[in-house]
Formats: sequence, structure tokens, C-alpha cells
Amino acid sequence: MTTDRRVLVHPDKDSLAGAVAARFITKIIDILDEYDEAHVVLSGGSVNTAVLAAIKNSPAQNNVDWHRISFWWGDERFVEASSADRNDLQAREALLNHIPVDEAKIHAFASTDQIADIDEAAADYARQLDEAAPDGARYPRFDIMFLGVGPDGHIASLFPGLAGIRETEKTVVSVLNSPKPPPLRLSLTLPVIQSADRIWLVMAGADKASPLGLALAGASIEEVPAAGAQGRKRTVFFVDKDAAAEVPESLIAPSY
Ligand SMILES: O=C(O)[C@H](O)[C@@H](O)[C@H](O)[C@H](O)COP(=O)(O)O
Repeated sequence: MTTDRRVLVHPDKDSLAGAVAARFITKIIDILDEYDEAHVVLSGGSVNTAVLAAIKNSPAQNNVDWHRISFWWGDERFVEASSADRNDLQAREALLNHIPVDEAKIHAFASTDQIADIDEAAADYARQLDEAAPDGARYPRFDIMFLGVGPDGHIASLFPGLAGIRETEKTVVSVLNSPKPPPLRLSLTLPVIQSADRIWLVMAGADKASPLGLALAGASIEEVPAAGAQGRKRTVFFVDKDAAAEVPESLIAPSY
């Protein structure tokens, strides 16, 4: 695991979303030059959804060979497929419905109408990860993993103080008591998150200043799960000015 973590600050949420979208398009084109296939993990939340919309709206996205990308999610709300709460629905509406992706490569978590039991739904996603994994591994090599961060410091659906953040064996956990509604969720676990080559955390707003400051200052992962978001090659916090309020000056890389 690398300790290379960077903070890139943009003036506001719109310019942040546009900049992350542009960087994603450039980076994924590079990755697809190097590998036959890429695996990207998407996140819910308003900021990451704005990034997806900005990717859709960028003319440069026509240069991406979307068929060669598999899409996964870091977490999902365990609700009906048609619920507006579903992260996959938001991502489809913002981006996936508008680009030539291979439907078989969209790996959504099961909804309650597909699998009624939450633990079976978690096992189902673990199976999907396993089936896409190289020999001897339990999940694919994730090229880019997007994460949002909650005001409480949660990432995916790994919340401070709950059991999920301590899970080291399973690749997917069910969450029965999320402090943020809806209470039932499915989430990748920390070892899977930390296996990603690149983790891109995208955060905007004053309520993210404290979790970001704490994560960078070395808070305990159990108290501030975002502190555990460290990818193998690179971890970048893409943030707006408000979210950057408690970031030490020395960690801020120039970005505009
Ligand atoms: O758990 C959830 O219900 C949210 O999806 C959450 O994980 C979200 O990603 C962050 O809170 C960031 O949200 P914003 O991007 O809207 O700030």
C-alpha cells in the first residue's frame, strides 16, 4: 500500500466535477492502451454523480473504448431496483445509459426484488467479483475506484464504529443498521478497497472539511473510515475549496 496521497483543490463543485471527468477520460484511455480491459468502481452521492454527468457531457468521451470497461460499485442501498435511492440507477441515468457499454460488464449489486435476503445478495456480489478475478484472486484488479465521503467520514457503506469497517475476510458485507438511511446496504470491504490501483475520493462542501482533515491527519480507520482509503498506486482527494478548509497547506498540490 502506498502512502502517496494527494489533495487537488478546485474552486467549486462544478469545476471539480469537470476536472475529475477530464482526468478520468485521459487516464482511462492510458489504461486501455496498457491493458485489454479495465475495471472501474463507481460511487453514489451527489458529487460523484456530477462527475459521471460531466463525463457524459464531454466530447472527449467519444475517444474512450467503453466496451472494454467493466463497471462495479463500492456500495449499494439494498432497496428495490426501481428506487431512486439505488446508486446504480443514478449512474445509469447520469452516464451508463448514454455510452456504448457492454451490459454484461455492468456489475450492479442485487436489488431486493432480485434477491430477498441481504446476506445472499452480499454473497452474490462476492461471487461476481470472484468470477471476474484473475487466477488465485477473489476480485479483479480495479484500475480506478471512485469514492465519496460522508460528513461522518464513511466510505462506501463502511461507517464509523460499525462491524463492516473491521471485516478482513469477506469481500462484501451486508449492513443492517446504516446510520444514514436507508438502513440496509451492501458494501465492498476495506481489503478490497485498498486493493485498487487508484482511489479517487471526490468531495465537496464544508461538511467534508472535518472528515478530510482527520483522514489526512492519521485518524483511526475505525473512527474515520476515509483514513483507510489508500490505493496501491495512487490516492487522490479531489476536493472543492470548502472541503479543503482543514487540509494542511503542505499537502495541497496546485490544480488550477
Ligand atoms: O451512503 C450514502 O448514502 C451516500 O451515497 C454517501 O456514501 C455519499 O457517497 C457520501 O455521503 C458523499 O455524498 P455527496 O457526494 O452527496 O456529498
